[in-house]
Amino acid sequence: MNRKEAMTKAGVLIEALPWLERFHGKTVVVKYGGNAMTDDALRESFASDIVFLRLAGLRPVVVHGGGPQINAALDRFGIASHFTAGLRVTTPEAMDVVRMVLTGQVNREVVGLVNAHGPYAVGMSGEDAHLFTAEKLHAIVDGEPVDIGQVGEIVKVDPGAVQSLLNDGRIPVISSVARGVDGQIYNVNADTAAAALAAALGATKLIVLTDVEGLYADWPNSDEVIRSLTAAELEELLPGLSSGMVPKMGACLHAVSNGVPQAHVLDGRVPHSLLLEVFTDEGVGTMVVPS
Ligand SMILES: Nc1ncnc2c1ncn2[C@@H]1O[C@H](COP(=O)(O)OP(=O)(O)O)[C@@H](O)[C@H]1O
Ligand SMILES: CC(=O)N[C@@H](CCC(=O)OP(=O)(O)O)C(=O)O
Repeated sequence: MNRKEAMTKAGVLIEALPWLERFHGKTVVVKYGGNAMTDDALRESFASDIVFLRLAGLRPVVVHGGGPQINAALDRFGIASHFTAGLRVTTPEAMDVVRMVLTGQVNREVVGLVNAHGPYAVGMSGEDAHLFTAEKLHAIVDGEPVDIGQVGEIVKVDPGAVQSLLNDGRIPVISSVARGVDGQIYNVNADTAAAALAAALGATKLIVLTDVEGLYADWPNSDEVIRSLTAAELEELLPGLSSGMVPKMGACLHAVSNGVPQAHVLDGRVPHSLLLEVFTDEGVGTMVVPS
């Protein structure tokens, strides 16, 4: 290595020191979106970033989605996919597929990728140990409630099992299926589930990985990304947002309004964006902070 290269590398390493100091022992909830997990190399770099966070002394928790994977499975069963206000219209037969894909397929894949590095990941469904308790949620369209089937709103989080795993040095990997008090199971948007868990755990950060650079100021007309905004500013923008950004930004708002100091939306298509966000001075993507 020549002197210039050495200085650059040393600069990167030492820039991480204040962030290592600040986040040591802190819990970070990472939402891994289905759209950010379609490429093999990216899936592996995501898993190594999560293990990096753990070995750097943080307590990462993964909540994963799997929307595109559910769409593909429904398609194979000849069931059409419909979304209302960014949420899947979930019939009882679609719910069986959602549970099978999220808990039986995607969860196992994420656990396997992390565990290629060592005995860290333990997979859970939100149904396990009363982690997520949900009630039926109606979507709101033009101010009116619309029935979207077995879609749930989390009304209670019991993070005990997740805390036990963290205290044991494990990396909990969680699917967003919830148990209802009425004996049903519910399909919960994974961004919403991650935010509820971040608040319940008293997490230091919620990080949402997706397939865009962050929140675009004027989507789809411009690719200018909003770097940082307060909860109050986000509350004003929320009614004008569309598709998947509705639950995503709603989740960030919920997190920062319930004790999480920072929520971030990052581009999961950029390798190691998670490390850049946590360990560099500039950060990346969109950051939401309390007002
Ligand atoms: N203002 C906006 N800024 C960025 N993306 C937006 C915006 N409004 C809508 N979108 C759409 O939301 C999508 C992200 O949501 P979603 O597909 O649910 O992602 P994920 O699977 O990662 O949860 C983007 O790919 C984009 O098409
Ligand atoms: C109610 C609802 O919409 N649930 C989502 C759960 C998965 C998810 O959120 O996946 P992404 O993060 O990949 O979008 C769904 O059925 O697609």
